[in-house]
Amino acid sequence: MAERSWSFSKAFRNLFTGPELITEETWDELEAALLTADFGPEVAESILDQLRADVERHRITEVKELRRILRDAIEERLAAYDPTLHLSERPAVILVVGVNGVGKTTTIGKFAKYLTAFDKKIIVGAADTFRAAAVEQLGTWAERAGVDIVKPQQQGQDPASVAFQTVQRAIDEQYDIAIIDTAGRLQTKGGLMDELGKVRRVIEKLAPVSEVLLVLDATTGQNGLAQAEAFIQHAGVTGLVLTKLDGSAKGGFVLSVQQKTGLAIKLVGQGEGIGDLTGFTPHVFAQQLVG
Ligand SMILES: Nc1nc2c(ncn2[C@@H]2O[C@H](COP(=O)(O)OP(=O)(O)OP(=O)(O)O)[C@@H](O)[C@H]2O)c(=O)[nH]1
Repeated sequence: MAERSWSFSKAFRNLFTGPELITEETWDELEAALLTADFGPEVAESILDQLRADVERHRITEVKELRRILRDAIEERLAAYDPTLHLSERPAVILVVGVNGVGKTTTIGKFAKYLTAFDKKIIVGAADTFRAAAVEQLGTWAERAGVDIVKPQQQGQDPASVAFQTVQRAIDEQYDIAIIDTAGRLQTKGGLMDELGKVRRVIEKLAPVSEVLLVLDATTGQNGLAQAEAFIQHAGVTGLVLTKLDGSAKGGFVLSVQQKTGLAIKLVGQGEGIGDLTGFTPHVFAQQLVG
């Protein structure tokens, strides 16, 4: 696989191409690199403590070995969260939430395409009804992915009614999965959370909600997480989607975001193309990260 811009091979180049034996300087460089990669101070410190103990216990002297145990330590931590998507209901209803511009609509397009490869019959619902452009954009993605869409009949239609119509049609026409796009911004946070609550209640008259996926932009790191706090507190989020990892040197955010929220990353976006979405596999990710 091509080297990613966030890979350790880049962020940690000095460390892994420097002297072969571990010195005090190695630890300083490792700490700086972990912080640069946005692991966050607590996670960075805890990884360093663990590695120092391992190095001592196993009498490790080579940087090469340190790299291996670093990779294992990161994989183990990433794997503490279950990335399985729960889509066994018929239809499985997925709500996609998050602030504007993080990549919600793009993610829905990619995700719909990804699911069609498993022979799933998919419908998407444009419940971000305040912006006509958002509805159009989802329409374009639905077309690209070759899936059906329910749009509002007029601009500003109640988002809950679009969500209801989407799920109703999914039931009537035996779709496997209904994915619903929601608004990222309203006048107030309270207003937005009330709206999401209503969308959810209305859907639940017809079918349970299988997943609420919160989309986060990896390039905004810890800052983006603060912006998404209200969703985590009030929207019943069941999993995270991290987008724009291709444009980010902050691969470490992946681990810190799981630890901070207690939520698993279930999907990862690594580009603007329709094929640039994958499930989250700790082993593969740790490998990409550390090299
Ligand atoms: N490089 C890169 N760009 C992405 C990725 N995902 C989304 N984008 C880009 O991010 C921008 C915003 O994406 P949208 O899908 O419109 O975001 P949104 O959250 O739906 O935004 P609103 O419709 O305004 O609520 C677009 O230019 C996308 O092409 C990704 O994984 N990598």
